[in-house]
Amino acid sequence: MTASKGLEGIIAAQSSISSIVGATLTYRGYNIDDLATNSEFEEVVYLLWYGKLPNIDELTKFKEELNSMGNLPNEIIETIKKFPKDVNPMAALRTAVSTLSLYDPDMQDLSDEANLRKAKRLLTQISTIVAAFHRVRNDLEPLSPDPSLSFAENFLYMLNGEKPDKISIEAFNKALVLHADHEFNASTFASRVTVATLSDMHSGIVSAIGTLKGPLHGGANERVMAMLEEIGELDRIEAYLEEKFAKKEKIMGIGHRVYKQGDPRAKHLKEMSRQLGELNGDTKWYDMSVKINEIVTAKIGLLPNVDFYSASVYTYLGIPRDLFTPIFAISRTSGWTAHMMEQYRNNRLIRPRAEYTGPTHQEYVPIEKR
Ligand SMILES: CC(=O)SCCNC(=O)CCNC(=O)[C@H](O)C(C)(C)COP(=O)(O)OP(=O)(O)OC[C@H]1O[C@@H](n2cnc3c(N)ncnc32)[C@H](O)[C@@H]1OP(=O)(O)O
Ligand SMILES: O=C([O-])CC(=O)C(=O)O
Repeated sequence: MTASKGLEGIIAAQSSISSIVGATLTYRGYNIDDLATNSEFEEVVYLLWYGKLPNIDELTKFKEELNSMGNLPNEIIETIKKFPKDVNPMAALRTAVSTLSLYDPDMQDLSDEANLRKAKRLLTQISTIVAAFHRVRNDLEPLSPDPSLSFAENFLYMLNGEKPDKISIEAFNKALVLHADHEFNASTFASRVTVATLSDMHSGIVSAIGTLKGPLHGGANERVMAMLEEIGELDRIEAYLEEKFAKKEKIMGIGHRVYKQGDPRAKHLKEMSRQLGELNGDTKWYDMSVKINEIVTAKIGLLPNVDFYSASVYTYLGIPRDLFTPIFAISRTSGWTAHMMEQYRNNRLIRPRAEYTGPTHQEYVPIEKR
């Protein structure tokens, strides 16, 4: 038995949710470029969960249903109010979702119907939790979702306390679509491993949030912004990168385990960053990102991933840096739940083997003689 480090290249299971071929990403066979250009996030969630695009009636009903599910039990609001205000929002989200499971009426029911109800609640409640935590840490009262708003609008409304403008809604909606699913990425795989033991979906989401949080995965988007802020000015980029290359340190938001010809989501985020920068009257973060991208790609041949340009996009939307990964989690909850439902429907315990490299045939020495 020979191990593949990081399970690289291993096909771990079959899935009909999303696919990566070369630099093409599809959700249920639909190209991400078409979905990002044309779809509302709710349409994409429907696609991931039901396996087909909704018609107008189905989408209207689905949106009404989602809109009725985003309120949090009072106990969760009270729990969030007890969190230290300076805690990492991903840690707050992980803890809040774990607590949420204690109040979910379907928690122990693993039937397909109950799992779909939980998926709907989880998606909408996670959005409410992220916004609520942000308001509470700023001494503001958390807001409930407004049933007349779309998913993207609602998050921005619950975060800022005012209805967002059209451009922000469109940009945020597109970012949600682009982050919704991504085959067997680490957090999705973690959620599938969890429920493959026939544990519940909330436990799967807690595993996934903990996994997404790391800087080699979803946590990279916050690090990209930290890097841009640390560099500060366009003319300091070369010196900064020279030092990084010399120390052999990784540049966040660059490289990918699967995409070697480029991440198809990055071009959309790059264009969004350019447009939002121009609308804001300050393209500094976009210009810096492009320059870093060009120098790094020329030097080490690696291309930006989804996290690279999303950093400046979220900053232009006025979103604080430490909410970038929680926003990734909000969107990815649609994919995590789709994958967990797929796992339950055709389950087998996920239990690989290890290639043992430790000592063998050790002679046991009684403790008093060691
Ligand atoms: C949503 C997402 O999760 S997208 C990924 C988000 N993560 C990041 O942006 C973090 C930065 N990137 C990375 O760490 C990596 O590219 C990963 C983890 C994403 C995937 O990489 P892996 O397939 O594991 O490649 P690995 O880390 O083994 O790198 C292969 C080589 O490329 C180099 N490399 C990979 N990424 C980078 C980078 N961002 N900057 C500099 N060098 C890099 C490695 O140092 C390594 O070089 P070596 O062969 O000389 O040792
Ligand atoms: O697929 C991966 O390894 C990481 C990624 O891009 C994602 O989760 O969107």
